[in-house]
Amino acid sequence: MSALVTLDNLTVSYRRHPALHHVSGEFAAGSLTAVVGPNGAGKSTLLKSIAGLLPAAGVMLGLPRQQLAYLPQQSELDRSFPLDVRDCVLLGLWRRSGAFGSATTTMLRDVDAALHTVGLQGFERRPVGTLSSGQLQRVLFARLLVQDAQLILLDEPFNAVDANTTATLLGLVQQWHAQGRTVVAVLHDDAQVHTHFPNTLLLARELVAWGHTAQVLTPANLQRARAMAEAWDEQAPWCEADAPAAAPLLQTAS
Ligand SMILES: Nc1ncnc2c1ncn2[C@@H]1O[C@H](COP(=O)(O)OP(=O)(O)OP(=O)(O)O)[C@@H](O)[C@H]1O
Repeated sequence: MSALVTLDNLTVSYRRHPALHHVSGEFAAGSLTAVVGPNGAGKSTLLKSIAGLLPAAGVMLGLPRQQLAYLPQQSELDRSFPLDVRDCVLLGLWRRSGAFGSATTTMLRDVDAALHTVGLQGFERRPVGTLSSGQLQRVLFARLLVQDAQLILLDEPFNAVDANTTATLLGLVQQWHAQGRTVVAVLHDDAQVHTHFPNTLLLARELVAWGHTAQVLTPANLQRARAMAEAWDEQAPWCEADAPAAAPLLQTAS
């Protein structure tokens, strides 16, 4: 299968300390991959780099960026924004409506169909700030549904979500995979990864293993990832690959 996303010696640093260090490999078109690793392993940094939110020179996309959808961790979302559920899902249609375009009847029908799919019919006019975590995650998946992207990046999509909602959302992930879309999800539940994700990328700032899930999530690899994470030293020398300081908080190098 051809590569949809290629990582070529990807190094991303904050204050010159690498959060990702010399990571190389490929996400094949149509693949379904879990990204796992200890806290602070660089998983969110990897997704943000692929999404183009960090200036990462080592990421090559085999599709236009408009074909990419990114779901951040809920903790990164501003829920106080005055938006109702229907308008929140409508944002997923910006490619069809344009930044300031108005919604057509067809678009509103698609939005309501997506809300029905995630079990939230009747919630159209609810302010998003009043939703539970699980309900908000269903709304955000409805937005992904209407966005209709070929590459879908999910950062801890089932965090703080109950078993029932997780099953519904996992069903959508399986559906996207069956449709030939490429899905990459940061997850912490190894059993869930074993059951639902054919491929896994195990990170501990550096790449520990990447391939078929059963061959990646071995006790030896997991132990190695833990040891690498524990060995991390905030005072370690700067990575020689880092670019000279250009911005105070965030730099990247390949
Ligand atoms: N904006 C930032 N400024 C400085 N350091 C950062 C920033 N974002 C992340 N880091 C650091 O980069 C490292 C990797 O963070 P990242 O969030 O990518 O890890 P993660 O694997 O997603 O962690 P978790 O499982 O806890 O969500 C951590 O040491 C973190 O403290």
